[in-house]
Amino acid sequence: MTATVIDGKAFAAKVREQVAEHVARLKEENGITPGLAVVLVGEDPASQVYVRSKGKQTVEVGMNSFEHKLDVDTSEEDLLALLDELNADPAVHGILVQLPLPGHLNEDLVINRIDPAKDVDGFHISNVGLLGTGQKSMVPCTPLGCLMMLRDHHGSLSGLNAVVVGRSNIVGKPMANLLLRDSCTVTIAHSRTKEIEALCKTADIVVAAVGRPEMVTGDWIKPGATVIDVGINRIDAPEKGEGKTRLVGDCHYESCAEVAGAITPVPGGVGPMTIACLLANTLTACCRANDLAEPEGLTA
Ligand SMILES: NC(=O)C1=CN([C@@H]2O[C@H](COP(=O)(O)OP(=O)(O)OC[C@H]3O[C@@H](n4cnc5c(N)ncnc54)[C@H](OP(=O)(O)O)[C@@H]3O)[C@@H](O)[C@H]2O)C=CC1
Ligand SMILES: Nc1nc(=O)c2c([nH]1)NC[C@@H]1CN(c3ccc(C(=O)N[C@@H](CCC(=O)O)C(=O)O)cc3)C=[N+]21
Repeated sequence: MTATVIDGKAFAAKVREQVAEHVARLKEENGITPGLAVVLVGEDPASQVYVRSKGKQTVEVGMNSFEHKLDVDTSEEDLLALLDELNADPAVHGILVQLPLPGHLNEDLVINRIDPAKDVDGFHISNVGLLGTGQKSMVPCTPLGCLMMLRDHHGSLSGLNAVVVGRSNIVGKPMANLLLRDSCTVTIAHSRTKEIEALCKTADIVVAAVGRPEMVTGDWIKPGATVIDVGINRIDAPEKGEGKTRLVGDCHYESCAEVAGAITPVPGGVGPMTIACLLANTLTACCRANDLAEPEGLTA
């Protein structure tokens, strides 16, 4: 069997198109332009790349993009003061603080300072609690993107066995919650899980969010299962020349694709969907803030 490739790049382009149409209507009918503020502390090159591409795509769908680049040694007080300003700014509907933060800043404190209604990452404890209890919330972008692709591929997810590998607050846990809400039977695996291979082999859906290059191999996968590879790992690629690198996921693509029914590639899978969902969440936050109808099909 050779797996169907789930094209996250194309899917994300469609999501952005829907967002752009809705944004154009908001402007025309209500005179409102959604705005997204992205806060980057420090100069981590990988983060700079993401922030740049987020800013570019935000403008492309017709929204306002506000970028705040702060020194790596910015104090917690100054960062919190900026968040208070953004919380109070009616032109800002979404706020994202790029993670990870430098070590001297308390991530929980910073994230929980964001107005939950503007928390387009869905990381604020209020949003986590709302999602966990099945109430309307802001849903974390990466799991939301994975869910959209899974729903599109399977139709209903009801009764499917899902194994989520990884239990982080930003991917694994919210992913498990969303799958549970769609009536999957969900197991969360992590670094202490016993016989993880055999466990994954029972799954109709495997979501890998581990941060270990190519850890999940074809022999972990049940024939016909769907593999969602969240991992983004840059590894050395001497075959491309000295000092060159390439991106790989947490799944070994070739061996998994031989067994799986469907698989997301890296790059071009979950990553582009994450950014598209960030734009969708900003639009949703803007509609909620203005008591307007929310976009259909762009929330969980
Ligand atoms: N495509 C996208 O848009 C995004 C991609 N990512 C990528 O996804 C991956 C995961 O990110 P994130 O969730 O933030 O990572 P974290 O490092 O926060 O969490 C990794 C999880 O994987 C588990 N784990 C680590 N090693 C093993 C192992 N050998 N076997 C089983 N489980 C293991 C850890 O277990 P334990 O808890 O026991 O330590 C932990 O729960 C990374 O590659 C990251 O770059 C992240 C965000 C967005
Ligand atoms: N508050 C916060 N929210 C985040 O959502 C967040 C974050 N912090 N910190 C870092 C991680 C990582 N992340 C990615 C987004 C897009 C791609 C993406 O588009 N990747 C392209 C490839 C990009 C490349 O070539 O480097 C792809 O997979 O095709 C990857 C990773 C969001 N994150």
